[in-house]
Amino acid sequence: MNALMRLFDGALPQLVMFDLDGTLVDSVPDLAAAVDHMLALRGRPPAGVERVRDWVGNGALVLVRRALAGSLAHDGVGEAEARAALDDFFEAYSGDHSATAVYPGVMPFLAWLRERGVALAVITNKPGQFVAPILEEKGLGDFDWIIGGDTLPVKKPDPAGLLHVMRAAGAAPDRSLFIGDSRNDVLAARAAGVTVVAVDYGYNHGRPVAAEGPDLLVDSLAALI
Ligand SMILES: O=C(O)COP(=O)(O)O
Ligand SMILES: [Mg+2]
Repeated sequence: MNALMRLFDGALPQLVMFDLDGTLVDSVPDLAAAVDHMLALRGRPPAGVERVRDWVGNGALVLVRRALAGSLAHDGVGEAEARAALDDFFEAYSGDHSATAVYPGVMPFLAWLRERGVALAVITNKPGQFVAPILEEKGLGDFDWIIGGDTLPVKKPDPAGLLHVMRAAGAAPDRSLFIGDSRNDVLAARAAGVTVVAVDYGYNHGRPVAAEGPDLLVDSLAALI
């Protein structure tokens, strides 16, 4: 029996829901390029990949606010300034996802689940307009549900996206799995009452995701099968 089925008493889950950034794809190089473009338009120095990595995970507006503040804390950034910066960020980010890479282990894991008829969803805080194009460009295949950061009125750590998909799939919490890379993913899964696996290679604001208490931590999705 593999690690995935061990989480479900030897059975297959009915529904597997995935985070996107830091879990399925390493998107930070393109996100950082768009952030740095937005900063350059304001005569500001680049933030760079390492800092942007720690700022991803709460959606694009918070990412841009953190970049303007130069820190995780962004209370001092004004609303109008942030909205204008978000427009510039969106324009830069829409054009190019060429540096975004699928993590090793993702393709075989998705293929394995699809062969067995497991329902699949992506639930990300990334704005919805970018999600389907990136899934398609990177050859990640069809997902039964895609929830972006602006699809519903709330985003992760709120469990609404997970609950919405579970209802649509007719999947009970004890037959559903969420896989993510950050605190928001673990919190959303816990609030939805579903098992949560964390990947240790993603983004968690500079902290090890193991500290967030997932049910299982893996270094590749291939380790689950
Ligand atoms: O855009 C973000 O904040 C990242 O989103 P995700 O990790 O929920 O995919
Ligand atoms: Mg993530």
